[in-house]
Amino acid sequence: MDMLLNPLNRRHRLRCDIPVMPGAFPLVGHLPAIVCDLPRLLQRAERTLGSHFWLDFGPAGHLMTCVDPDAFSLLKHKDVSSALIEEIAPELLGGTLVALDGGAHRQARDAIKAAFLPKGLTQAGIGDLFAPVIQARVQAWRGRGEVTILRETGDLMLKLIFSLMGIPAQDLPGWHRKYRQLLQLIVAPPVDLPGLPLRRGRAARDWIDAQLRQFVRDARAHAARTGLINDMVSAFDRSDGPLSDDVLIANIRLLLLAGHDTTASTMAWIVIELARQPVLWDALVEEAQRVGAVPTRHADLAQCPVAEALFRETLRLHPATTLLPRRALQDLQLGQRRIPAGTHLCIPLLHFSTSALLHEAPDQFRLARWLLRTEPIRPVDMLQFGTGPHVCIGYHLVWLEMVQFCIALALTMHKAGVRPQLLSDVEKGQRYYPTAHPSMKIRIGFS
Ligand code: HEM
Repeated sequence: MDMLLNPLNRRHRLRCDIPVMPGAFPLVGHLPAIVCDLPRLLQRAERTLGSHFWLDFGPAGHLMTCVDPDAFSLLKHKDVSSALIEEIAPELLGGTLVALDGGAHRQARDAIKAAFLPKGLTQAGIGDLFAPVIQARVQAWRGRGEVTILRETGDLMLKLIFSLMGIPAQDLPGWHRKYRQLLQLIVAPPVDLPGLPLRRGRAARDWIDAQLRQFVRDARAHAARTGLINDMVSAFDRSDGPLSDDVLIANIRLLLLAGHDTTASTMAWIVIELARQPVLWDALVEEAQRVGAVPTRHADLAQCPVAEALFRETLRLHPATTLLPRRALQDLQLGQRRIPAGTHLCIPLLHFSTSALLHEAPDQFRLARWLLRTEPIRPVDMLQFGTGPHVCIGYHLVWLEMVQFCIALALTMHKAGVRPQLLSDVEKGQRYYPTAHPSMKIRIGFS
């Protein structure tokens, strides 16, 4: 099937001397191809237009996209702003640190980040909290013999992120419902009428914020709530200068959002890769048997190099965050081009993650890339988490939960004498934006 581009839009145009990719539709621009076929769209644009081109993101307007690896370092550039993210998704991301710059960003981030570093995660006992939840879920998969994988990993990740927040188990169904309604804000048309996604999404956001506000009050009153919220509240309260509770609430909500779809997608891809490459499964089972139990502390992760390599290589080939929007605050030099101040930029992480300029045999799944390396992980090796001031806060948490998951899966299934089997066509139904994920329909058997 050819790409979802508008055959009536073939004219080659320039904006600020940079070519515009043909094929945009009215209102939605290139979004259909960005959502369904981003790798091919980027390749075609590079082949036909060169390293710099405009893509049309429909309601979010045109973003100048650069596939030259130099564009990655824009994420560290002092004259590049993240405020565009708030303009693209005001209802969901307004006031959160992902959309802040400079001092305001640093202050909000400093108040959160310690809880997500290995020490903070270990002190809060996050590994011990997660291990039984993950084990119970893979045990249930074993019992059922067959699962729709993305639905399952989505559910599991929601449970983990809620337990991280200290949300009591009996409240989970209500949260689940509100969270799904909140997600409608990502695609809601700007029409605020009863029953429509925007009205429902806003109501869900207000409900979630009210609950989070209560958690914050409880934490301040030293109520016996576990989870990271206590640590975050006390770090916020200790921070220099005024940080309002609204900022705190918006950022706790951000954690719910940022830590869910991305990890669910990565976990689903790990299972798919294990199912379609028996040698990977064999290597993982061997490691799981050697370690014998699901690790719970960061210090233990070094015992699981195969699981770690599996997580890194899966994310390299299937990065969950594919594109990052930014705005140039000053004129910038990018490769051979001068980019005027005010330009909206798109940094295509997906392209770099699978670029031959950065990786040998980039399309091949190779655990050896990670197992045989002697040097430490560099920013470019974890570019799927961004870089610079906004680099993902959840990196160590993801690493921990993915390794825990791999080991739990291998131990449980091997004990039962079964292995994952792919029951669907992986190539169909993949999505690349706003978060990338495999098809919702992919089924995995355990036999
Ligand atoms: C595989 C899983 C994940 C991937 C691929 C991922 C990717 C990213 C990327 C690319 C960014 C940079 C955004 C930018 O520069 O505009 C980011 C930021 C962020 N991530 Fe993650 N993420 C993942 C999981 C998580 C988890 C589990 C959490 C927390 C529970 C989390 C929390 C955040 C936060 C709070 C930010 C904003 C940081 C800031 O703006 O300073 N992420 N993530």
